[in-house]
Amino acid sequence: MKGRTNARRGPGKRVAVLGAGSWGTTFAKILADGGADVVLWARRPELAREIQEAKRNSDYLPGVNLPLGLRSTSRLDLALAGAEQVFVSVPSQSLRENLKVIAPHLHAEAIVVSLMKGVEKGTGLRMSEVIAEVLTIDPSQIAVISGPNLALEIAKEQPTAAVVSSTSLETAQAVASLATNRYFRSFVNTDVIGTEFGGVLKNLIAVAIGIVDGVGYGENTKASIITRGLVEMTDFAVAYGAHPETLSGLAGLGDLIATSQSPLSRNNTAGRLLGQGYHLNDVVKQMQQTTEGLASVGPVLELARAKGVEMPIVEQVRQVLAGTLDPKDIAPHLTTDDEPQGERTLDGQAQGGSALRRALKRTLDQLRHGGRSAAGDRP
Ligand SMILES: NC(=O)C1=CN([C@@H]2O[C@H](COP(=O)(O)OP(=O)(O)OC[C@H]3O[C@@H](n4cnc5c(N)ncnc54)[C@H](O)[C@@H]3O)[C@@H](O)[C@H]2O)C=CC1
Ligand SMILES: O=C(CO)COP(=O)(O)O
Repeated sequence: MKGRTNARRGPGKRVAVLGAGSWGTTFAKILADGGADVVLWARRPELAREIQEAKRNSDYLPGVNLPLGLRSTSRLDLALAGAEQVFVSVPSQSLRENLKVIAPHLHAEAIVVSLMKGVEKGTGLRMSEVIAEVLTIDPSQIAVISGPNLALEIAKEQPTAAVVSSTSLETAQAVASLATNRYFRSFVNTDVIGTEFGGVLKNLIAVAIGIVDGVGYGENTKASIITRGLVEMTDFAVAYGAHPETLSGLAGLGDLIATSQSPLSRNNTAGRLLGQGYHLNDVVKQMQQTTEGLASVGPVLELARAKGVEMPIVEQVRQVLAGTLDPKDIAPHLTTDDEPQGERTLDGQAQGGSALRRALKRTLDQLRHGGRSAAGDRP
């Protein structure tokens, strides 16, 4: 299904959003409020009917009025007919099976955009990689969107930014121009690896923050875990080819702050319940919505091991989930470490040793690029 990207811009462009959970529905609203002609696919016919007729999704977005022009259907073929951009927002572990059903209805030149923040269990693939593998489309037809994007806040039209990433800047810009309105601003970059991994990894740190919150620890513990967590995120993503700047942008630090602070975050909430002593099985039962971090811990640690990246916080999250670590013992470092460690990332992997040296290099790069980082979030 190879084809050129369609970079035509402007209002009225026909797009589809697949998955009518909290993020899919919110994103459909973002696009419709930006002027696109949006059809939202819901698995359940009764949900599609509620969105189509009452302009409400009361299960996922209580109290939110959806745009009058937003249409919804439970028929994939109708949702995809004529769609030039297709935004996918289903649980990461269900993406592959969903794509197989989507494929026959997809326009050959359609741009496919992942809104998801997980990696596939078993393969360790990022969502854009699963899309490329199953749909066999050109990477220039694939984009991902990430950032500090708690759905309910955006559905209430609170001003927010995100980053659209594609190996093709033209594609990223075409998507960003549709995913922009008075309360939502999309920036662009071409660092798909960093943008996607930022979204995956911050979920794991948000679970850790939730755990210490549930235990009753205060701001020092949380700030230490956020800061050291960002080092783990950066080391990991850079080892897989990401630009470090991306991890200090919206898709990294930005999303980490939002998700770690907010009770709206499902990852943070799941962590808090674990910290309060609930068993993982009960937490999973209680979470009505997708909690990607719980499924990503295993594959992320496998990927980290493959590159020799140390992730002490993520490792401790795994142990708490497995019931082998008491939540009150979780810390911004492995408590089994005897020797004092330097506050630095892995030499060579994070392009240049210490955190200070990287910060200096970043500042110099920004000066060289006229105040803007080459790989950072661009409007
Ligand atoms: N909710 C949020 O604030 C944000 C979520 N995301 C990401 O968006 C993705 C989707 O998350 P949400 O919309 O929040 O989840 P959700 O749990 O609210 O909704 C998931 C939707 O996918 C549908 N679905 C389709 N196939 C499915 C299957 N085989 N199994 C289960 N559900 C299936 C469900 O019916 C449901 O409508 C996740 O990767 C999440 O990390 C990203 C940014 C913000
Ligand atoms: O990705 C998100 C905010 O950017 C949503 O986080 P949760 O999946 O933890 O709710």
